[in-house]
Amino acid sequence: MPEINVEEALAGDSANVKSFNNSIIDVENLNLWYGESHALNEITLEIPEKQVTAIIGPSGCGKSTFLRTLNRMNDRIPNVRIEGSIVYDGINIYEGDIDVATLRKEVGMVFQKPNPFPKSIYENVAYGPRVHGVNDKTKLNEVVEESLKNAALWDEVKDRLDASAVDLSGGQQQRLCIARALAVEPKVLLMDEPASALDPVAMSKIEDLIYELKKNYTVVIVTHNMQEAARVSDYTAFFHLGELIEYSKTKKLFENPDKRMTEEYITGRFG
Ligand SMILES: Nc1ncnc2c1ncn2[C@@H]1O[C@H](COP(=O)(O)OP(=O)(O)OP(=O)(O)O)[C@@H](O)[C@H]1O
Repeated sequence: MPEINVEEALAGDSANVKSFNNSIIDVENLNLWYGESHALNEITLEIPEKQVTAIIGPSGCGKSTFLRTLNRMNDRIPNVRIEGSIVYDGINIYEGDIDVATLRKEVGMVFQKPNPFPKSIYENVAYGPRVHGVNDKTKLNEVVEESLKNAALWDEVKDRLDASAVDLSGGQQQRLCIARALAVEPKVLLMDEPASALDPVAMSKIEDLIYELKKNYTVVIVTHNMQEAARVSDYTAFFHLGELIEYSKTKKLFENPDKRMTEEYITGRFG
């Protein structure tokens, strides 16, 4: 296995990413341990605003762990220790008194398996705004309609908003979960393999949707599927064994990677 040198991986080519004028999240020297196990090692990268950034890498390399650090979802896991900084909107989210509920409102998350509440379609989307104090019925109706439209689901459900969310197809449930995340007006959407549990048609709808979402939102997506990363993302970060090996424009990373390890991974020689 070639030796990993992150400095080298990120140096030397203009298509490699060092910093953005428009970064919305700046991660610096991030380390994460589960007990004694060092799962993320000195990760430094910037996430550009209103772009899609894909995180790829073999199973267990830390993709989901990294994604969860961006809105402090790892807080819920016992024995996690984090060092380094993640600056969102000018504030280090690991320092001082951060209101985690507000952070997660702005940096929302969509999981691999659609997880709608066992409630109506309407209630699923209205839930978040209600929690954040929106009670006016007209306003809630507007938010529900707008969010379902933005998640490309409105036309399929507008005549049955009172129907149970769990009776929707898997792909519709996932778009409902995206609508639910959008309803609280996030700036960033974290997506952990959002299409991997879906059939190819539903997957393609989610991919089209991600492309639309970046007009208004920043998207960070974890995926096992390299074709998907190549189709939907502007930038791609390749992780291996908890290290960031290469971070570039997606086209560059897939067509002309700097690191041999990246090339071996994207050509299917390991992983
Ligand atoms: N809650 C946890 N407690 C202890 N170790 C964990 C926990 N979650 C993940 N790990 C370990 O951290 C490492 C990174 O896991 P993570 O799930 O982030 O990888 P991944 O790249 O997302 O993997 P996959 O593609 O299989 O989902 C792995 O070694 C994993 O076993």
